[in-house]
Amino acid sequence: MIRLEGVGKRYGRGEPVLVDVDLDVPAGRVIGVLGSNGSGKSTLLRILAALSRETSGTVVGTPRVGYLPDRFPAGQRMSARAYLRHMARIDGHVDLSAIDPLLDRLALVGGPDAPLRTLSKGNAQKVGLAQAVLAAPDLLILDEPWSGLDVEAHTVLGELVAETRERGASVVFTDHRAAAVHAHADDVYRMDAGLLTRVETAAKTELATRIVLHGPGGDWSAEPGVSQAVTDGEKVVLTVEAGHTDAVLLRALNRGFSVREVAPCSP
Ligand SMILES: Nc1ncnc2c1ncn2[C@@H]1O[C@H](COP(=O)(O)OP(=O)(O)OP(=O)(O)O)[C@@H](O)[C@H]1O
Repeated sequence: MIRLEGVGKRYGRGEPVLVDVDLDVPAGRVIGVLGSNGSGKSTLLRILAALSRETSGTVVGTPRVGYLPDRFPAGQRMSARAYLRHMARIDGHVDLSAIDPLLDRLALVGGPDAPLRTLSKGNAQKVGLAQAVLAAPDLLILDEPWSGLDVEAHTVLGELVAETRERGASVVFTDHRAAAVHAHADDVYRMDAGLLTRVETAAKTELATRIVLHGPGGDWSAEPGVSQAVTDGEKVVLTVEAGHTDAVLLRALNRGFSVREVAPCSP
């Protein structure tokens, strides 16, 4: 999909912000990048989105990108719907009839007619998220997407990430909370003062999820990411490997199950 090889970045004559970064983003994979403020995460994402140019090293691949910046610029007078239609026409790939249902799903306060400049930070971010996913990009890049969103939108965001992976596209997102990154990412990296290192997946296997479903039963043991499945009539209890929770929940909901419980557990 896209690969960074020995990428370095400095702004002007300043100190290096990225140092010799190697990152492979395969198709159908969700990559989470942890790191503290100022460590270089947003710079890394802007280079992946081709919005900033590396100072050294190589970027291989030019996927079609959907990008949610850390601060969505929402000063405009136009409505959320008008903005998204405008951006969709520029992009050329967007099904315009998908705009209102997505804003509805994200529970945009004020609805599609809300002028952008009246929106709160979280609601503006929902519009930015909608813009990023509407074009069904090959690579969805999300800068701190969970921050500022309400709990209901957190669930929808998790579903959107899972849906993106399910259709074979990739996601790269940042967050400063380890639990959030481990819960949603297949591969976890840490950015520290411009150095990107892979976080061992051993830590990840400690974070399985127990999901209790109610619905039409069936055999869940062969589902991707499901390490254990116990069916008792209409009750199904799953142990799901970290990084697969959203995809399994999405499949369950699509198959008519209701979700009764989601909790961390040992694998
Ligand atoms: N356009 C720019 N010009 C000059 N310096 C910049 C620019 N953008 C970022 N920097 C600097 O690069 C460093 C890394 O910034 P970056 O935004 O990539 O970090 P971050 O990890 O995303 O931080 P945060 O979590 O606070 O958003 C910071 O020291 C920042 O001041």
